[in-house]
Order: sequence, then structure tokens, then C-alpha cells
Amino acid sequence: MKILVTPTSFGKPENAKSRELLESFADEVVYNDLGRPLQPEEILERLDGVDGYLAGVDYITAEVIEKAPASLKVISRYGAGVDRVDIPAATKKGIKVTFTPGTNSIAVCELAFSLMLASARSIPRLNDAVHKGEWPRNQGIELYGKTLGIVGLGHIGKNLALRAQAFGMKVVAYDPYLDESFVKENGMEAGDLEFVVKQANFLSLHVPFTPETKHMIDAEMIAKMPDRAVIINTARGGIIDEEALAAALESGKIAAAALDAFEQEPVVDSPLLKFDNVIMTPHTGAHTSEAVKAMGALAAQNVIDVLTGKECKYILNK
Ligand SMILES: NC(=O)C1=CN([C@@H]2O[C@H](COP(=O)(O)OP(=O)(O)OC[C@H]3O[C@@H](n4cnc5c(N)ncnc54)[C@H](O)[C@@H]3O)[C@@H](O)[C@H]2O)C=CC1
Ligand SMILES: O=C(O)CCC(=O)C(=O)O
Repeated sequence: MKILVTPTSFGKPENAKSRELLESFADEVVYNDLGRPLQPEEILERLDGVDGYLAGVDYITAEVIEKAPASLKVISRYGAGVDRVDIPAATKKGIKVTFTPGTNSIAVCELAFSLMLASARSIPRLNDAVHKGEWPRNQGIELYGKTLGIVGLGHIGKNLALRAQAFGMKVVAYDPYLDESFVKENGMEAGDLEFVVKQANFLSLHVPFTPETKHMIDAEMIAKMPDRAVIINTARGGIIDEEALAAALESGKIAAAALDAFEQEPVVDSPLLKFDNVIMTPHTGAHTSEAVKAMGALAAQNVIDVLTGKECKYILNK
């Protein structure tokens, strides 16, 4: 058996046990030698003879899957999002795709919450100023008493809702597959996307990237938000129309934004780079010791379970 492993954080000490598990199971384990997510041609160059592919946020397109060797039986995503894997192409070729739901939801929720606080109090700007010898004692806003709109009330959205309530925020949510009992038990309100954006002083996105969610936050939706709202996106870049967001920041309609995910990653040329009221982090939501360990353990187990024909409840295309 040969396994290809590409998430760079799989090399962290927290994943020593998962590396040992794979290395004792397989004849050969090949790790990511580039130190970043792989582009399609880079994946293909490394797939020769591979049976199991434990994948980071690589671009696993239909072309990659079509050209993959017949030995490849499983693509095991290290994480919750599967938008960069062409699942229909994998299914057609008999390749199972697995994922690790819930393993990083606290990590992402805590990043989203940090970004709300950091935006509300302009922490990066103030930090930069003090490091430059300046002393701008400017004024922020409080989360207390504000409304948080959550789009996508799944693992991450639910964790965020509970923490926001503890800070005295009103929470409203939109999710077409809503867990109504969660909403009821926690005294929240739910409605359609318009219902949520119209009230949201803070809007946080926690949906998968799909054809339905592509640019769901566009100029029209932003125009419906309260003036001087704050937008947080720790989900996927394409969910917000970045040009529309840039225009709303330019006009002052949106007071601040904080993003961990972008239409193009890594970010090299974005209309958002010029704004000092936009916080940008490098798709790092899942990168805590705890989440890295949990993602690694489940992703490794998923590869082994599929390759040994064991029951695996994390297969997306049975
Ligand atoms: N920044 C990062 O490092 C990370 C980003 N993510 C992203 O966050 C997303 C959410 O993660 P989880 O909460 O763990 O997933 P989840 O599957 O538990 O929750 C997603 C929720 O979105 C809802 N949803 C689906 N389509 C929708 C639509 N059209 N409109 C509104 N809601 C919709 C689903 O019903 C579900 O409740 C992932 O798909 C991934 O893209 C996840 C982990 C790490
Ligand atoms: O950081 C990672 O490798 C995965 C995080 C992520 O985006 C996900 O879980 O979908």
C-alpha cells in the first residue's frame, strides 16, 4: 500500500500517532514536500502507485481524478469542507471520498469569534500603531446588545451562536436544513437569508461552498444590511463577492470585514488588500493543536478503514 499525505499541519507533533498509524499500515507514506496546498498538476506528479490520498485543501479537480492511477481507492479529506474535491468525478471512477466533520468546529468558531472582537475594537490597527510609536486611543463598538446573523447553522455556526449569546448578542440564523430544536432550545430566531442580513450588525458565514452558496453575499445582500455592519468569513472565499465587499468598504456601508478564506488562495492580488479595516488570515481557522490532532486521527483512520474494507461512516459517496 502507498499513501500520499498533503496537509502540511499533518507534520506537527500532535499528529505523531497518526503518522505512526499510517506508516505501520502502509509500505510507503509520501508527505507534502512543497509546504503548501497542491495545484492539480502537482497532485498528479505525486499520485503514481498511490492507494490512499489523505488530502489537505488541494485542488482535486475532475481532470486530476480522471488521470489518477487505477490504484487510487480513497481520497480522505483532512477537514470539513469538500468543495475542492470533484466528488461526482470520484464516484464515477469508484474512488471513495471521506471527510472529518466536527473535528475543527471549535477551532473555527473561536477564530470567527476572535475576528468579531478584533474587528469591533480594531485590534490589528491599534497594535500596528503602537509598534510604530503612535498612540491612537480610538473608539470601537461593543458586541453586547448587537445582532449576530449566522449563515449556516451547522457544527461551527451552532458553537458560535452559543458563545455570542454568552456575550449578550441577539442571534438570528439562516439554514435551509435548519435544526429547529437547536433554535428553539436556545431562544434564537431563524428565517430566510434576507431576514438575517437585514438585522445583522455582525454577519458570520458558516456554509459549504456550493453552486447555491457562490456569491450568496453579493452587492444586493450587502445593501440590505444595517449601515456600518461587520462581515466575518471563515468558510470559503467564493461565498462573498469580494468586489462587492470592496465597494461596500469603500463607501463605508460596511465598517469592517475579517476573512480567513478567499476566492484565490494564497492571496496575491485582491481588491481587499488595500483596506486597513479588513483583517486577513491565511486559511488558518482549523489550525489549533486540538483540531489538527483530531483531523489527523480521523482522516488517517478513514483511509485505513476504506482500504481494508471496514465500515466507515464518513464516506460521502457510498
Ligand atoms: N477556515 C477554515 O479553516 C475552515 C473552514 N470550514 C468551512 O466551513 C464550512 C462549515 O463547516 P461546518 O460547520 O463544520 O459544516 P456543517 O456541515 O456542520 O455546517 C454547514 C451548515 O450549512 C448549511 N447549509 C448548506 N447549504 C446552505 C445554504 N445554501 N444556505 C445556508 N446554509 C446552508 C447546512 O445545512 C449545515 O447546517 C465548511 O463547509 C468549510 O467550507 C470548515 C472548517 C475549517
Ligand atoms: O486547514 C485545513 O487543512 C482544513 C480546514 C478546512 O478548510 C476544512 O476543514 O474544510
